[in-house]
Amino acid sequence: MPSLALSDLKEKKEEKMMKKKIALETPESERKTKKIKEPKVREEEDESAVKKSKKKRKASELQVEEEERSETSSELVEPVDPKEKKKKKKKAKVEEEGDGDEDEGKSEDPNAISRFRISEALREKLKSKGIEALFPIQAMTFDMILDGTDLVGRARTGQGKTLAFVLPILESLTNGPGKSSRTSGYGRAPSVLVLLPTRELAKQVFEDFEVYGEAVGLTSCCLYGGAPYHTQEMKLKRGVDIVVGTPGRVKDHIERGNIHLGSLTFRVLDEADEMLRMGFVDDVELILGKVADASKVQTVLFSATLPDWVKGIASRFLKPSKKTVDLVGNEKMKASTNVRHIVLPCSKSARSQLIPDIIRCYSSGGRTIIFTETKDSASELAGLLPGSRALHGDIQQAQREVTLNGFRSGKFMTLVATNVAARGLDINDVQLIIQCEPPRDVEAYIHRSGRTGRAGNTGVAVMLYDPKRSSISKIERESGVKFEHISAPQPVDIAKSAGVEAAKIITQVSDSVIPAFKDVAQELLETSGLSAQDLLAKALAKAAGYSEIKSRSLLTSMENHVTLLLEAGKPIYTLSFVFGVLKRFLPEEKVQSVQGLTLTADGMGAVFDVAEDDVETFLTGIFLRDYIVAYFLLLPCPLVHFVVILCCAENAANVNLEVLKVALPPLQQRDMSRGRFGGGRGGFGDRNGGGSRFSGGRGGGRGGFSDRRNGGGRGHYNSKRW
Ligand SMILES: Nc1ncnc2c1ncn2[C@@H]1O[C@H](COP(=O)(O)OP(=O)(O)OP(=O)(O)O)[C@@H](O)[C@H]1O
Repeated sequence: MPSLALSDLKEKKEEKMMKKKIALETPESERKTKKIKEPKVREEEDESAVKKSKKKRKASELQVEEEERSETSSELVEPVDPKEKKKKKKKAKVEEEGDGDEDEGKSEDPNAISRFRISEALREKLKSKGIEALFPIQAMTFDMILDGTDLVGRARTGQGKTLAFVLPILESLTNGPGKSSRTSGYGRAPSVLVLLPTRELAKQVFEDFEVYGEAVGLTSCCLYGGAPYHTQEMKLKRGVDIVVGTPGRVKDHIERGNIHLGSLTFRVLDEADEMLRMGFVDDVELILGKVADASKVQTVLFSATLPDWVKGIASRFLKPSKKTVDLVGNEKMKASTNVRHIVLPCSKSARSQLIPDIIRCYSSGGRTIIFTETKDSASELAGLLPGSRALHGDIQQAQREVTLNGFRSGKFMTLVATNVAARGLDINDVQLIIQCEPPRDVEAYIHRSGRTGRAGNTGVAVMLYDPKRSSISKIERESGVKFEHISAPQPVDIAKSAGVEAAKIITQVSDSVIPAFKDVAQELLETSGLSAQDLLAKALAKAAGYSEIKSRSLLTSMENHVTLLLEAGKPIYTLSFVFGVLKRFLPEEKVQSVQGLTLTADGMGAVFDVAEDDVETFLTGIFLRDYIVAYFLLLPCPLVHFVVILCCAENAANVNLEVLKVALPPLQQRDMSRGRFGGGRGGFGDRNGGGSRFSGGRGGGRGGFSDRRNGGGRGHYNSKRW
């Protein structure tokens, strides 16, 4: 669990620069057999890459078949008919050869855009955006959607689900089955309705429809709350082909009579689970129910997470003949496989000091999104982190847009957001995600961490947790992520790297400054009592912005705190036992001051933080207190005195206290769902009942650690939170 050395970070950064987008998602099962550790470099379109690509597609098809087997309802999934596919490929190849503008390597890519029924205009647009081949979810669903099938699509975050519906819908309306039912002319009613859970996401998807729709002569508009009605009304009045929006505002326009959905050809529910979780189910049902004849409308639903309850609801909106393409399926790992998933212990009070160092170590100079649980904490944290801005539901829509545009364009590099930014947002060069505490459901973890590592790029997701209060085991279990445990980056390591940078800067300073500073330098050397090297070190520190270096504990990441490990020479079952031991040796106020007391996973010890100034008191107290008490009380009786010394020595021998400097041992996890510690040995009950710190709170059962926020099943949109 080491904190990352900064030289490693540099190498990693350079390595990262070398990596390009991979063309295809690699299913976990395949990676295991092929031992592919790094994402594939896209340019590598040599023969072996083509073979890999074919294999990948096959693996994806297999997953669809697997899904089919596991379905019990009519929600059947049909694998792509290989013969049919071959025919189409052949046809595409002929067309492509006719074009003569493809090089040989690209023409062999089974997912090359030329192999799909994508019109020239769209192809050109895709190429201008650097898209030469479809991603697996796009390749697997393209024909189904174009040919009129209702579809549920699922792929991990950042795998291109948006274009998976944008492209076939545009093709259908211009060259496919949707063309005949499309209305035209001034004031035409929309043919496509796309619903999304958040305003920012609606705008983003709208922009894709606008860019690609323009290439084939289709117009779009975006309906979302917080923006003036008038502009949206004008657009609807003129007539549009595609409407993208959030359920609330779309419903408002329906009620105002601005929009008629009777002649829809397509309905899309993007991030469907979130929309329904947010409590929009009635609005969604009302909106979807506005079509004149549901049997003539094609409905598609996409998300990276599809909890079972969503699948149930989906069958109300989609035809019984619908198909499901699930590229996650039964795979254990549900979150992005391009992301390094890290957890780091940190108390709430240490967050704002720790986060800048995490950014320095893990952002590779790119953008960072920090997620908080509430709007207040997003604003508060943004206020504490220089160069960051907040984004949440209490901020005026116009300001939300300014903030997001500023972040996208690189005006500032750190965004502190609530879950409004968790879903779907696709922002270039987001290298790092920091979650200030474990989110309340696994879906939130998957989507938040998925804001990085998109389209084949890699990224890092760091989740902070307070070992005393929060649990990561539920998220680990449900997401399939095997978290990498690290300790907080140590200020001294960060200072060393800053020193290297400062040294570089100093060597670049012109020699012309030397005469002006030489005399003072000489005087300093003679009077300071320090060597030239030490003096220069101080000067470098100052140049790097340091006047002191604080220590940081491994357990709670608090500055000027140190982590201690206590072992009693026998298994420790409860925190109260540890407090009991400490109370025997130390004054009450010192015992009260310990932070983050947590048992180790092997059950043989406990770790806790104490103020740096108290370390000596703790280390010596273990032996001295009993001895001193005995000395004064029992002075008149030398024999008893001798026996007590022996006892003290025995205590000191059994209770061992040591300072942890490098790494934490594995710790027992608080399992919120079970209301107790769990861990290496199957979990030990904690009789302290969840009091925030030891304060005589023994005696069990003060509600344990059950997570009240999780208590309400699925939960609903809570405007107070984000
Ligand atoms: N075929 C492709 N080739 C290269 N890049 C692509 C391709 N398809 C999509 N992309 C890019 O991949 C990125 C992620 O796409 P998108 O936002 O649709 O992902 P997603 O699967 O919807 O993710 P999320 O689940 O987080 O919403 C976008 O920047 C998009 O432009």
